[in-house]
Amino acid sequence: MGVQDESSSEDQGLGWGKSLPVESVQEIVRKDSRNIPHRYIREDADRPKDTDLYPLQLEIPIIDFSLLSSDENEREKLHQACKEWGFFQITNHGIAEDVLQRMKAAAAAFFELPPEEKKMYSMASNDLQGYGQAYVVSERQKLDWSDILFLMTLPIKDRKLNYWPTRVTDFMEAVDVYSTEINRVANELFANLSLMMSMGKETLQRLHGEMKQAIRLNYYPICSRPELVLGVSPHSDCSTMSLLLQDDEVSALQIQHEGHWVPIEPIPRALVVNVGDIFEAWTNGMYKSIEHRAITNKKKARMSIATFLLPDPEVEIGPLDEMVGDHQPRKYKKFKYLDYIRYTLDRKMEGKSHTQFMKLENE
Ligand SMILES: O=C(O)CCC(=O)C(=O)O
Ligand SMILES: [Fe+2]
Repeated sequence: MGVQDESSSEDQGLGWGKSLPVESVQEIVRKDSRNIPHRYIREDADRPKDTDLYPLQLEIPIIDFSLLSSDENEREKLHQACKEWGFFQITNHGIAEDVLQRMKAAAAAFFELPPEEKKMYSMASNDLQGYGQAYVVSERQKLDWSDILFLMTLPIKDRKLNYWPTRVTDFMEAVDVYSTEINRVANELFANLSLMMSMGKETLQRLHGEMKQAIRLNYYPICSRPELVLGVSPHSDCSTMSLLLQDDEVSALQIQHEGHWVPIEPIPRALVVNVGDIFEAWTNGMYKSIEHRAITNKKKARMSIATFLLPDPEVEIGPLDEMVGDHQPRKYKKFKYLDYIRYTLDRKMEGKSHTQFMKLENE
């Protein structure tokens, strides 16, 4: 681990955005498990309702990662999953069970720390990394029923170690090994998708410039009235691609599909992968980032671990030449990733409304 230069680590992330401080939901529940402050109670239309679920039981595609390098059909399935769903699960990704368990244990150990210790890692008023909440921009907006720890993990020079919980033995090693493995899996997915888009294997990876990786540990406490709140508001990810390690037992993640919410049932050890906004822009909308949300429940707290693959902030994003033609008019602008991330982080999450930034005026 390189010693960080204080001044440059101060600058990293500064200027990306910030979020207003809010009370920890875990603490609210610990003090009084029946208390649901007004700021968490959604307007009626936004509450999670069974009637908004897809009328049939649907399952997002499941990709056998181990077949991708040898099986054209599996690659085609991956391509179709990105086109039709924007979400899929991968099995046989080769990340050892021990690596997944270690990562989950490190996340759990962090949220189990006493409140005053967790507060040592609180987001600063001008930063996004650390313990707190994201996308809180006004005192009036509704809040998510969750606490998060957000950290830049790769490249190593982007880490702000003051937010890394040294109180949790093994935290850094667990995140290190897990992040390296996720990076391998993500690059393999990018390589296969590059091939499916008739481009050189390295193309999608190269388009990131110096690829960045961030991790978001989400902790959703139990809620005495889950029908009134949301664990995480509907949003799409402003990444190129995201990989999520979910709880093996608690079902909570839901995605938009054909105007309805489809629950994603956990498959033990599988990763849930989704297309991010930037991938949508690169492909001129052939792949779409999909709105998703998480609900809560009365019985069991849930954790999830999201990894975001991000381009270098200075990289220019826009539809790839291969994706634009006489029959495929350009739908997205050219923009600098930094401008997009700033725009996104300056507003509350509201479905895909922030993606308007990427679109050409007439779209
Ligand atoms: O907890 C989940 O299932 C979803 C988390 C998520 O969407 C995110 O962290 O961006
Ligand atoms: Fe997300």
